[in-house]
Amino acid sequence: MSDAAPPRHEALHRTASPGPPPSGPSGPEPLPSLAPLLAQWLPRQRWFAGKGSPVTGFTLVTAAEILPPTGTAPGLLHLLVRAHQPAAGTDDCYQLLLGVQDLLPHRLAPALIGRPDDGPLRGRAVYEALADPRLAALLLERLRVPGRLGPLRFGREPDAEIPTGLVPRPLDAEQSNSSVVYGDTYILKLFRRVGPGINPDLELPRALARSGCTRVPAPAAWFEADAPEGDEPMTLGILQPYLAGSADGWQLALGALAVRADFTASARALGHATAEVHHALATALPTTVLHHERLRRIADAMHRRLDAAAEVVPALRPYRHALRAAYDELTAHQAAVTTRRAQRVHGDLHLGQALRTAADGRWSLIDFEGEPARPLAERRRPQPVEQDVAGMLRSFDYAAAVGRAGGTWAARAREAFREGYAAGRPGPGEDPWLLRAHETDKAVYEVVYEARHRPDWLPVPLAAIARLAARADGAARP
Ligand SMILES: Nc1ncnc2c1ncn2[C@@H]1O[C@H](COP(=O)(O)OP(=O)(O)O)[C@@H](O)[C@H]1O
Ligand SMILES: O=P(O)(O)O[C@H]1O[C@H](CO)[C@@H](O[C@H]2O[C@H](CO)[C@@H](O)[C@H](O)[C@H]2O)[C@H](O)[C@H]1O
Repeated sequence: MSDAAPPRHEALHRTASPGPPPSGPSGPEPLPSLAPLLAQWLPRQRWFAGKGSPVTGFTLVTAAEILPPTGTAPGLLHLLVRAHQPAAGTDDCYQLLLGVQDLLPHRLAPALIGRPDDGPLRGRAVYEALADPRLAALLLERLRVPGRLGPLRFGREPDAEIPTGLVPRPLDAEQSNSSVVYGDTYILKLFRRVGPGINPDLELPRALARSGCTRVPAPAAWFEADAPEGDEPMTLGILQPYLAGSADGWQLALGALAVRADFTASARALGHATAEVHHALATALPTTVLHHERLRRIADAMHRRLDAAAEVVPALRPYRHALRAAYDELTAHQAAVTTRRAQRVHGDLHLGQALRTAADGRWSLIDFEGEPARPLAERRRPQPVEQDVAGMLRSFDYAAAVGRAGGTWAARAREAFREGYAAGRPGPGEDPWLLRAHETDKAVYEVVYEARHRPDWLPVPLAAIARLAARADGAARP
């Protein structure tokens, strides 16, 4: 496969470089024949971040075609498109991988996006390429070869062994992105909403792997796109070893709850693994002093997130005043807190982000993207480690609530996790003020997350909010 191969599909010829400025439905439209189909299809995708406001138009950002080596079959169309949602004030950029065929085999029918009414693809079936094993295999083949393809750049670790012929299988999971498993050997994660700057899900695992930390699957290959207007490249996909036979911490905790089995040993081991990852991150990447000004900014941001959340979920409003105390305590106790350092953290740590392999019972952490709703610059900033510890502690509370276990189970699991963490990273231990502020901040985030995605689950974080607020009312101690 040659580098910088020109796209073959006529639909792409005009628009292979950064597109024109955003346009509405009546403005210039680089993919006129596809746009109406995409406007219907995109909002139905689990990974589409702009649900609730209509897509009025698209601008093509980049286009490329990954061709088969023989050139006899159609290639995989790779598009980055900006979806205009004026009602939401957003123009987010999405990664699309499309196949085009005249006659779509029956097994690919669920992947159909539609058949354009006009234009160069008129009457042809346009479909989600990841569902087509031939096209998914083409993507893996392309990842094996470092180099350029138009606006795309492919990179790989020189020592990584990526065999040919691995059979692809799209992952059938509720995901913020899309993943394909290749022969139970590798998993390729394709980011859907993308922007300029390296994604921490590539940056951190790569730094960890290079520092010798084995708690995180090491990226073997990746690809990115040039961003328009001199911005940093956009990370598009990461290939990493697939931990076959593993189960995530959420499944394991609920499984243990269902049969009333002990989970403290697992929670302790998970705490230890988290501490190891934190230690490796602090060694591999820069840390900063958690000085007074930084602490004030952290507290201010928490106040702002609380205000924004209370706008979205009115049930939060009665607790707002009491919750603020947790954030104010941070600055009130700054003399103690500012002896700490901030470092790179996972950023969205919960039980679902921890995988335990059946063979050796070892925990690994995955998905270092951080909370996708936060701006990339913020996700890449050093933070107190208490952010991650708080995330996992909240997760034990969730598991207890969903598994109908009551507070004692959660308290024991939380305690065990903290013991394991302390054993894995000897030192001053977690700061109680930071921990409480971060736990409150996380519960506020979860209230909004559940209100938007799983309203039936809203009582879970709301119960935590009520408890955290009562603690703040009752005493100034965390
Ligand atoms: N290295 C891996 N080995 C095995 N399974 C994995 C691996 N990475 C991810 N998974 C599975 O894929 C799911 C989605 O991965 P994740 O990185 O969390 O994607 P997203 O950010 O889209 O939610 C995980 O919940 C896990 O079940
Ligand atoms: O999809 P992501 O892994 O990026 O995370 C989002 O979805 C999570 C739910 O899948 C959500 O986590 C919340 O629910 C979990 C149980 O399903 C629980 O273990 C977590 O503690 C709780 O925060 C996460 O917040 C959200 O960012």
